[in-house]
Amino acid sequence: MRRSRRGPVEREPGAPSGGAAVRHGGEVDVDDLVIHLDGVGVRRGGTALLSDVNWSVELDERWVVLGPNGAGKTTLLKLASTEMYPSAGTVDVLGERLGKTNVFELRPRIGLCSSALAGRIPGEEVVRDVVVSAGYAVLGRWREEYESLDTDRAQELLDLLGVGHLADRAFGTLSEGERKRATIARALMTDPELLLLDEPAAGLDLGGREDLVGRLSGLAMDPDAPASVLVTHHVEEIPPGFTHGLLLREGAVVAQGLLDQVLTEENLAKTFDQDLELQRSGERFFARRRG
Ligand SMILES: Nc1ncnc2c1ncn2[C@@H]1O[C@H](COP(=O)(O)OP(=O)(O)OP(=O)(O)O)[C@@H](O)[C@H]1O
Repeated sequence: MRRSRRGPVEREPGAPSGGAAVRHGGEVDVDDLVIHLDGVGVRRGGTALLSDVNWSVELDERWVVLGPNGAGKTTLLKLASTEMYPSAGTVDVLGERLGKTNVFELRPRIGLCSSALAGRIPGEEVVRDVVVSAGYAVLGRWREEYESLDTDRAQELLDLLGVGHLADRAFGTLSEGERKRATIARALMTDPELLLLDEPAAGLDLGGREDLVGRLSGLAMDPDAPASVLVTHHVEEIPPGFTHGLLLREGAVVAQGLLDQVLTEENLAKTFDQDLELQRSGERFFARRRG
């Protein structure tokens, strides 16, 4: 995988990668952040979907966004993928401010994998074309011939996700898990600087989930992989190698920062409104209701 287009950011000496300040001569440089939300609120019809969210993602970070149904996770991803504008505050993505930039130029730099996007892919579309067409910012095949460089790259990504043998199949004939992996390959096709994964393991059986978690872990540990944000309801779905966590509840941030510090029983209880027991085995997390 190619290295991100931007170089490494400079941290203050000794400072952990906490998702907060990137400093150049003492100043926070928003341009060096992959995502930067400042005082962000989103309102729809009198309802607050997000309230006063402050959040920064740096180049080398892999974030998990965790929260119950309706917490605002997808809304957060819609801001990061430039599909939605904030009602309050500012959103900067890849150094560009939403509302002041051409999002159509920004979107090819962002890889998005979501069930909403997968649902728009025509069932008859050949899997390899589903992936390769991302390079042309279209969902279906629109040219008779793609460049062999592009089809080779698409095959390479399908292989990476373990579905290379399905490249010639129609997308509609794939299982849920196979579709997930093919759409992640599509999200990576443009060599994005930011990868957004909305519930990639939802609907997968145990084996499919474990396989996907392993592949996402490989991606997370690849220093050349893009900054990533993965949305999930389940701590079991956090791939090893993810570095940071943002816990959301009712549109507000419960906690955020380094995963090891954020993922605590106390924070999970606040997030899910349950008395939860959290266990860790190696780099994997498991949670269940206490008692
Ligand atoms: N256009 C809208 N008008 C009013 N409410 C909305 C609108 N869009 C979303 N909501 C509400 O905002 C809240 C947050 O939605 P969002 O999809 O971001 O949550 P989520 O954390 O992704 O949930 P889930 O885990 O169930 O996918 C939900 O309660 C949802 O019903």
